[in-house]
Amino acid sequence: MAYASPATSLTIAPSPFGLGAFAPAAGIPAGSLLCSISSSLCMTVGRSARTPLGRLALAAFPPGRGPPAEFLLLLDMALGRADPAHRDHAFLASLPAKPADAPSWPACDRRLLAGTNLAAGCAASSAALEADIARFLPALLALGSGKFGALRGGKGIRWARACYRSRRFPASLIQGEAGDGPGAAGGDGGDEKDVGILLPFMDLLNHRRGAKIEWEKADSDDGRISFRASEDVRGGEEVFNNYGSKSNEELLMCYGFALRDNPDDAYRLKLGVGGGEERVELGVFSIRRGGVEGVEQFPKALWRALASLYEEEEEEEGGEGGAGGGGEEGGVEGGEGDVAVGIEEVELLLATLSRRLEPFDETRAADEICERGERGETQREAAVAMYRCGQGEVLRQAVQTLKAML
Ligand SMILES: C[S@@+](CC[C@H](N)C(=O)[O-])C[C@H]1O[C@@H](n2cnc3c(N)ncnc32)[C@H](O)[C@@H]1O
Repeated sequence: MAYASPATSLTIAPSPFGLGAFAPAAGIPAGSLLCSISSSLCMTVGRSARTPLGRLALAAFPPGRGPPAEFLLLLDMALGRADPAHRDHAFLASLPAKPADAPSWPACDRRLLAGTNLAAGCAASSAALEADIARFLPALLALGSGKFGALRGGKGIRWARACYRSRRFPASLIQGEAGDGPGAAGGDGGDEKDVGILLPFMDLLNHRRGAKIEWEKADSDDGRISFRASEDVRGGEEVFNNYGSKSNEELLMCYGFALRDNPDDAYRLKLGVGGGEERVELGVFSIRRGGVEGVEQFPKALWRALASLYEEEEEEEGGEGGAGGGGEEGGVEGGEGDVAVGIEEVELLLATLSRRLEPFDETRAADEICERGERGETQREAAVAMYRCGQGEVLRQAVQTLKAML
């Protein structure tokens, strides 16, 4: 492997999850270096911004109105996959032609998500990318005088985004790519601190929740990024990465798979008041599984947002009592100050979450059968059922907790 120096001679071979990395027959003791790569061989936004296409993309639009940082990397990836002379062609050409993330699923599979938050997330993510393609690609093609023809139609950019989302690592693994102030990662718009980097070879490791592996940052501009095993791996076993504590919604969105009974599951509650043009969004709040150590089921920001509704009403009504004549108050402790929780907030949240639970209760029995894969379900059907079961479970637990608070 030209890219990395696998200190422990990992073997790349088919695994149940596409390709994966496997330990040598002698096994790998905890503390061993698994693999490392020179940061000069990674794909980053900064590097993509310095290619002829990147320079053109940045120069073609007025300051502040050019492509977001991530889009520069996607353009570079799409062009590099098509061009054998591109520095990263070997890596890009080795990536899956059909990435597994849910936004890339064909319409027949996307229909499995109907009515879920993930369906809305996929639609929003695809719409945002299509808007960037429509806004920036025609000008780049016109200015490139035929040099960037491989980008025509945007198919390569859609492929690049899917691969990027399922394989990116934090830019902070490389010095100078993140955390060095505005513009460090190149690009014109967008939130650069969220922009990732690609690590050829290192991205072949699949995910196991709780896998113990350490990522070591490059200690200089051209230093090496390394992965070190923090637990023993037996001979011939698959070596796993740990993609982080992600809910099934996040896993499906970026990687296209889900975990059964995922302890990191969450329900994304988009909360707003009023309708039509009057609607005011209060925010999106993550409701977590109950009973998981160290995890708050309801974030304090949610209680604060709910309380703000009643505070406004109280002010309008001239103060004391508030909506529903006031009520007893409990407290949600910890963090930056306790949040006083009133009966009104609990009742409102209970009514909202009970409504959100109904569709998951209706399909509960079918989802549980499908999740177990007992009827020959496809992997995607089973993964969506795991996601739906998790959404229902989180909501059911939340409803129980709220009822107990009344
Ligand atoms: C970073 S890549 C890992 C390498 C990939 N298996 C390949 O063949 O190129 C992430 C992708 O691997 C697959 N994958 C990784 N971990 C998985 C898991 N625990 N269950 C199912 N699929 C997994 C998913 O398709 C995911 O989008």
